[in-house]
Amino acid sequence: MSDADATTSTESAASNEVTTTGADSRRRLDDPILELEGVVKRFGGITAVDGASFQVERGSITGLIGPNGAGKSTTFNCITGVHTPDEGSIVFDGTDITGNAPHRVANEGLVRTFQIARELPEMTVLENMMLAPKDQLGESLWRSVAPVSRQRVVEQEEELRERSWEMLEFFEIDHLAEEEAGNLSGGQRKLLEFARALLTDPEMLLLDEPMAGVNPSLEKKLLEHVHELQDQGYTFLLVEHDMDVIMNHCEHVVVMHQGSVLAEGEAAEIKSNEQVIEAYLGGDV
Ligand SMILES: Nc1ncnc2c1ncn2[C@@H]1O[C@H](COP(=O)(O)OP(=O)(O)OP(=O)(O)O)[C@@H](O)[C@H]1O
Repeated sequence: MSDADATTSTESAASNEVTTTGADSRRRLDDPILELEGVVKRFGGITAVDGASFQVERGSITGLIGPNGAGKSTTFNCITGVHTPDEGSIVFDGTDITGNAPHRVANEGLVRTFQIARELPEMTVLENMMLAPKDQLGESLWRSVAPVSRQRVVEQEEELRERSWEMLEFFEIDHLAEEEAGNLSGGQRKLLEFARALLTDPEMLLLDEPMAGVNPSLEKKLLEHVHELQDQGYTFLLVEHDMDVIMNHCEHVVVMHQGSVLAEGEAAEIKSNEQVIEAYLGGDV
């Protein structure tokens, strides 16, 4: 049983209310939702992440940037459980998730949008949505929480279908519900990834280059959705190479360089930070 399971808690990203009793009763709304401390990840002789420490404030849109090879993706993979850090700790919402498997991390409420490759291109958009909770929470976990009665199975499918439609409507892709996912444009796929991630009702979303390959009008729409969801209480951490997106939409920016955090602060401070400018000029961005 995880620390979170051992705690009686009622929380909702939408209301941003957290009431807890038990082991982590000291957890407060103004505590950071995510804390990385001295995270190290090595691949043979390469140290991809070299003692990265930073925090993400609850309800913020935080950008993680850095030149190519700075260690951003590896850090994301450590957070979401794809990689186990060699050193350091990762605490999400008061629970130590260091080295937890991806479905356990998702189950805690920290979800990453799926890469396009993970969608099933020959299945419809709606079918892809219906698969999302099973994928993200892990098949075995899904089975373990699945009801035994046939009636309940039918009810659960119906609830999932309803929620899938709500999400598709929110992202304005409900008219594509019966379309094969493989026929969607790059931008529409991003919206589908987003909708799928939200189906599991996470507290925080990790977005890996959400604007890559997205046309300007859809980018605007995606960003509006991000802000709308932020208003509902969701927290975002995004890796994004588009500096306009980072500078105009993130309250807090963390800059990685050579595996560790070079600087962090408000976008305006980061923009004029000489070390950051130098790191970028020295890189191939
Ligand atoms: N599985 C792996 N095996 C070996 N080396 C790896 C592996 N994954 C990443 N690296 C190396 O770790 C370093 C950091 O890579 P990472 O992909 O995390 O950087 P990044 O900041 O996300 O870069 P980019 O912006 O180009 O995606 C690089 O030198 C990369 O070659």
